[in-house]
Amino acid sequence: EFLPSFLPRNRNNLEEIDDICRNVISDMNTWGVCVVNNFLGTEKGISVLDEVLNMYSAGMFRDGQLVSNKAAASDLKTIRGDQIAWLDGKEKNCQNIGMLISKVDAIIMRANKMYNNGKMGDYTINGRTKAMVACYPGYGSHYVKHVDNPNQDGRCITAIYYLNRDWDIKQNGGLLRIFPEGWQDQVADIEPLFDRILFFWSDRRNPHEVQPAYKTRYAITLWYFDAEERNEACRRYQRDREINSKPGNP
Ligand SMILES: Cn1c(O)c(C(=O)NCC(=O)O)c(=O)c2ccccc21
Ligand SMILES: [Mn+2]
Repeated sequence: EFLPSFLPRNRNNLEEIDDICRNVISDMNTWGVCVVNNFLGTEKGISVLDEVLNMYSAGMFRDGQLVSNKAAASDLKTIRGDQIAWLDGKEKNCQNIGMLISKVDAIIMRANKMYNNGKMGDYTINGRTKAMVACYPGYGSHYVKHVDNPNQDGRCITAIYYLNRDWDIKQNGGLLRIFPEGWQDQVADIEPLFDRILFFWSDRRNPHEVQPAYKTRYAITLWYFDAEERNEACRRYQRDREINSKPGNP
């Protein structure tokens, strides 16, 4: 069973970043999953949460993309229920979210350098998506078991920062259950606790689900790109567009 790594707080920034990097590298290479608690510290964590709550009350969240559009619209509402907003972190009233993003970037880019001269796992990370701020409104909203990147779209690492204070998993649900490939029937159960950050490989190695949440559940997700896989995905996408736009193709 991998243990959430706890880090003493009294370090200067760079030392702290290095410590977290060593944790991330060793856990990602051993388990493919890494949990770091007390990532920002309570005060900074609360400043990020406050910005997310302000965004929410400003109505900036949209219903999450639908996983499958086969079922009738009404059913889908029950399947997902998550609401999302995309941020680059430079928006006004989001400077603390921006600070969080910069710290995660610093760790990923430093881990990239520290490990095997510029390769994290077998990846060379050269970019990321915007930040996806997600809210599960409670009432049993959940996310069906899925793989973030099943078909080489370029995303190699998923980073999720949780914002839920006083979260009681028994009462509130919302557990993230990962079914890591090769762990036999073992699972990784991650509680979405305040100021906790989670990293895991985004591909088929880590199918995961969000179990029904019965209290509002917030998280901020970043996906990091592997340069090669991303470039190939963009080429493939461009090729498909050209093929599909040729005359004779509907
Ligand atoms: C809202 N939400 C998600 O919560 C997760 C996800 O895996 N979350 C894990 C978690 O919150 O612990 C997703 O992977 C996801 C992907 C596309 C759109 C929305 C999405
Ligand atoms: Mn996911």
